[in-house]
Parts: sequence; C-alpha cells; structure tokens
Amino acid sequence: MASALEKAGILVEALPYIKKFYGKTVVIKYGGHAMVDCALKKAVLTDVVLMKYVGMRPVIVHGGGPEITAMLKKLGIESRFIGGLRVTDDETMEIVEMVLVGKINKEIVSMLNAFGGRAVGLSGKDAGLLQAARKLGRARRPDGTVEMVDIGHVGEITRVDPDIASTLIDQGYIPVISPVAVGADGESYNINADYVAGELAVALGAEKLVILTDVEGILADRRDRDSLISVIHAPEIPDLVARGVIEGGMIPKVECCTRALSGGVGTTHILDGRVAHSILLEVFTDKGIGTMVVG
Ligand SMILES: Nc1ncnc2c1ncn2[C@@H]1O[C@H](COP(=O)(O)OP(=O)(O)O)[C@@H](O)[C@H]1O
Ligand SMILES: CC(=O)N[C@@H](CCC(=O)OP(=O)(O)O)C(=O)O
Repeated sequence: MASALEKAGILVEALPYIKKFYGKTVVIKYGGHAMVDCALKKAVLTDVVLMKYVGMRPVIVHGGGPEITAMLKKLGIESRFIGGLRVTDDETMEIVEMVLVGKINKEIVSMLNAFGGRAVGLSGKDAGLLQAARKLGRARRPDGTVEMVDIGHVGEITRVDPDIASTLIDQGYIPVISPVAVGADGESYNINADYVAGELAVALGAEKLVILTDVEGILADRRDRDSLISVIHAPEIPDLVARGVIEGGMIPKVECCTRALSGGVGTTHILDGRVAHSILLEVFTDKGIGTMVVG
C-alpha cells in the first residue's frame, strides 16, 4: 500500500500533465480486451471521467468487432474479413448497427453516467457527423498479388462534420461515438473504428489520440513481448508494413495515427488495454507506456 506521502507524490507528479492538457481534446479509441473484461471496462471509463473532471475534453470512439462476430454467430451468420475489414452485406449491416449503436454504445454511455460523467451516445449518422462512400477490400491472391474487391457496406470516410460533437463537448458532455456512417445516397456504412478515431481526432483538433488494444503496443517481433517499440516515427511505418512486421489489425491503427499526425494531432499512442488504468498512466505520469507514434 502506498503511504500518504507516496500518494501525495503521485498527485503532484500529475500536476504538469493536468496543466498541459487542461482544456485539450483527447480522442480515445476504446476496443479490444478492455471492452469485454468487466473490471478493465470500469477502469477505462473511470479514467475517462477523471480526465473530464480535471478539465480535459475526452471523446470516445468505440469498436466492438468481437461482439458483432458473436452476435452474427448466434444468428448462424459466418463472419468474413478481407484485408482486416468485415465483409458487410445488407443483413450483416443491420446486425452491425444493432450491436454497435443499440448495445455497445448505450452500455458505455450508461457506465460513464453511473461514474459521474455526462455522456451522450452518437453514431456517425447523427447530424451528419460522418459521411462515407463505399470502400473496396484488398484481397490477397495466392500468388501474393492484390485484387480490389466489393465488400458490401464498408465505408471510407469522405467528410466529417464535427459540429454536433464539439457542441456537446463545449456543453460539458462526453461524446461516445459508434463507427457507423451514412452515404450521400442515404446508405449505411460500417467503418473500422480506428479510422473513425483518426479522422475525428483531426476534425476536432485533438491534442492526443489514444488507441487501446490487446497487445503491449507495436512489437518489433510479435512472438517477443519484450520487443516493444516505445517510440516510432511515422516515416518508418511503411517499411515495417511492407516487411510484414506490422500486419493485420495493427495496420489500421498505425494508419490512423499517421493520418492524425499529418492532420495536426499532437501525439498518438497505441496502449495495452489489458493493463488497468493504462490511459491514466500514459496521460498523467512521467512513465509513458505502450507505443508513441510521432511525426
Ligand atoms: N507488430 C505488431 N505488434 C503488435 N501487434 C501486432 C503487430 N502486427 C500485428 N499485430 C496484431 O494486431 C492486433 C491488434 O489489432 P486488433 O486485433 O484489430 O485489435 P482491436 O480489437 O483492439 O482493434 C494484435 O493483437 C496483433 O495480433
Ligand atoms: C469494416 C469493419 O471491419 N468494421 C468493424 C467495426 C467495429 C470495429 O472496428 O471494432 P474493433 O475496433 O473492435 O475491431 C467490424 O465490423 O468489426
């Protein structure tokens, strides 16, 4: 147990960070293990409420891929991914929206409110927050070449109108956003939540983008948990992707960090959502954790 003096020391250590981030927007991509484990869920959402109470402007973009897969399985529908994106036919789109907007979003909102935050759930469809167009999937042929194929209602963000989110933030609310968008044609689109977090961070002029996931951060060797890369420069990323060091679900994360940095976001981080209070450790202590992606 920490002594009273140690506890005071921890609070004092946080002071420069509280000052630095006071009034600043921080976009948090919430997904992975931290979303299914009940204790971790509480830890993450408590951190977000604390950030709010010390004067930061947190915004949550949530994922929910595993829950969508589980629901589809219950309904006897098999999940298929091409280039890391879910092949989304009409029926799947309906389930995606039900799970993300109807279930996960509302659960996060209720918990934040129970912890003393004032959270409001939105999907990208609300007030034109996210507009999208059909995105093709990158299918790898057996000979290694890539073919672009139709993957249904999967969207690429074409326009962000952050007004509804910034109005809510200005009024003291915590926006919680589902990665579902609308097309110019009125069609619904399913978007990888990492891309939504990156684009929103840019549109909201965020100071920080924090992506929670199921690993320590970017590993130089995925089989070696000690090979964490603490700081990586965006220009180093394409080579790591080409060499297969970064692959699968880590690709949208690094792409979204790179996009955010080029759009003016101060710092971007990929953190281990399995570590309780990893957001607090990153934001309020001298000991940065996970991988920081810098420009
Ligand atoms: N270089 C790498 N370092 C760490 N993880 C990597 C790397 N390359 C690929 N990955 C994979 O990316 C996964 C994280 O992406 P994903 O499963 O989509 O996360 P989430 O569900 O949090 O969005 C890791 O669990 C890991 O399997
Ligand atoms: C197009 C696409 O793949 N969309 C994702 C949206 C949810 C998501 O991104 O969830 P995670 O962050 O938990 O992976 C999906 O359907 O799974």
